[in-house]
Amino acid sequence: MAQNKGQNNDTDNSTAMNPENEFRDGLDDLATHYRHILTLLGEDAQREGLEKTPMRVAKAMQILTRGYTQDPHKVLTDALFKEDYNQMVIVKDIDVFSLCEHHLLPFYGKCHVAYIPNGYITGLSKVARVVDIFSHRLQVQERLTQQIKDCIQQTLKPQGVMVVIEAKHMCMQMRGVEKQNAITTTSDFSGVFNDLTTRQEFMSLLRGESKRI
Ligand SMILES: Nc1nc2c(ncn2[C@@H]2O[C@H](COP(=O)(O)OP(=O)(O)OP(=O)(O)O)[C@@H](O)[C@H]2O)c(=O)[nH]1
Ligand SMILES: [Zn+2]
Repeated sequence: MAQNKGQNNDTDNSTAMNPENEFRDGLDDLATHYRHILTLLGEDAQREGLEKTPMRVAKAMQILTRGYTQDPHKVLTDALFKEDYNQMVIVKDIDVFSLCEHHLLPFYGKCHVAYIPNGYITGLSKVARVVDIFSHRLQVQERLTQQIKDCIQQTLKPQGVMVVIEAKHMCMQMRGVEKQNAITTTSDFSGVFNDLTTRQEFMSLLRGESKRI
């Protein structure tokens, strides 16, 4: 992949997909590079246990970065429903798995999204799909939070959106500072969530005991 895809890049790159299967062009090249990496790490890339590893890793990395070929705006616009509901909609505890762009190690946790509609609602699963698309790109948690918020605000045009992500970063757990319990919380909001009372309503609903459902 020649282009820099680290920043906002919501273009639908589906033409880059290999029509034969679910993987993108460049898979064989990726596997070749991983074979080289195994050798550089001091392994015998030819030994039986590692023989298929380069291709497995290449496929895994294409899956973990599949968000580059998906259009989150389209996901939302495909399921817009006219509805006269003007209260808060919250989708909370959405699982997030992403890769930090500094170390290519996972960060993982929960994403909570709230919005107040403005004539239209979207399918609940679509909110989780938007989270999924942006998290399947190389990220920093702050940008991930902001991109989810911006996408929902620009596409659904609600009265406001708020996104909170709580995550653990494996680059802080497995290496480096080696802190196992540090949790990073990021948030971003727009529109009516500029009002402190609205944010407080969201935060108090987040703390609600949905575990009983
Ligand atoms: N703000 C932010 N920082 C992140 C995120 N993921 C990883 N990092 C941090 O990115 C920083 C990169 O710092 P560098 O000093 O360039 O890299 P490093 O020498 O590997 O840093 P250490 O992790 O402290 O060993 C580290 O402090 C990571 O904890 C993220 O999502 N947001
Ligand atoms: Zn990292």
